[in-house]
Amino acid sequence: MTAEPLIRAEGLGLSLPDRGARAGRLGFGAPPLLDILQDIDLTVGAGESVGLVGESGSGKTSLGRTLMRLYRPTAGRLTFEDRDITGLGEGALRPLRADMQFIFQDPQSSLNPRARIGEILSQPLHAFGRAKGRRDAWAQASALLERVGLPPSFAGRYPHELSGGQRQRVGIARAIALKPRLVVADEVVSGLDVSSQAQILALLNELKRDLGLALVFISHDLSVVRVLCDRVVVLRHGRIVEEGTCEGVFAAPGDPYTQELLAAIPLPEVQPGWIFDDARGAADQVDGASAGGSGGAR
Ligand SMILES: Nc1ncnc2c1ncn2[C@@H]1O[C@H](COP(=O)(O)OP(=O)(O)OP(=O)(O)O)[C@@H](O)[C@H]1O
Repeated sequence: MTAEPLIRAEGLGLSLPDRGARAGRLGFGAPPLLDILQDIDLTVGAGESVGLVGESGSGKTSLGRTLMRLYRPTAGRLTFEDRDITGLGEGALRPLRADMQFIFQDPQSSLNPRARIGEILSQPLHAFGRAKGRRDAWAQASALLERVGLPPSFAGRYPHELSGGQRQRVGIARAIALKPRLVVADEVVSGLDVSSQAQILALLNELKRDLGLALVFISHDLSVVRVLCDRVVVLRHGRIVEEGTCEGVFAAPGDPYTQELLAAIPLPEVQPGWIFDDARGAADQVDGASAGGSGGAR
């Protein structure tokens, strides 16, 4: 890693109450704790993209949420730009929240169905004092829509009026509204068809490059990580079993578990070349948007 460290986890651990034990418990007392993450050492540099991979239940989402301090670590240390944020309370974290954004797998459930897209995008701008009134927020929302390859007129629409790929673009627009330094994207292309997947990956790649974002990209799909990320971190049972550049790990996986994961990759549906497409141009063609741009999905 050559970039300035943006977020750094050292010996990070997370234990959470066992949900199953809590549900089935008859007696009193606290439910037993489960070790979800253990001994995580991970640094993500400014502008760097790191893929978190591993099978279901390996701890990818928990690690993403802990890096964003949506969970408080129960062991180790977490620093953001050299500031220790391990134990900060919500009040102290609030100014940092603008710098760290999460993109969810399912934009359908993360976008308020009763709000117009313009209102959804205006909300964080108002909450963080980044808009001079409603008109300015709406103008910024329209610009954000264009930035992610959607027509500004979509500001007046409701989430259910958009396709899955278009909703995910709105999720991305909301995540970049506050010009964050770090974005954690959790399985953001999982529910999409292959051409929408390729376009969303191309858009993320373009935003990463243009905005200098650090990206933590969570995916169970190694072929997707391979096209988007600089580095890959392999999780198993809440521990890192392998880490390295995508090039190095994919060419010569050192850990037997990584070898197994790689052997299980189907023939790639997302081609590495797709990432170099003009993301907005590609959006015009498949999402039915008409925001301008001249590229095309292959
Ligand atoms: N809030 C919670 N309370 C208790 N246990 C949890 C909680 N969240 C996750 N877990 C457990 O932690 C482990 C890791 O879950 P996590 O969702 O982080 O894995 P994942 O790799 O993201 O899985 P998937 O790919 O299925 O989303 C699982 O065993 C899960 O049941």
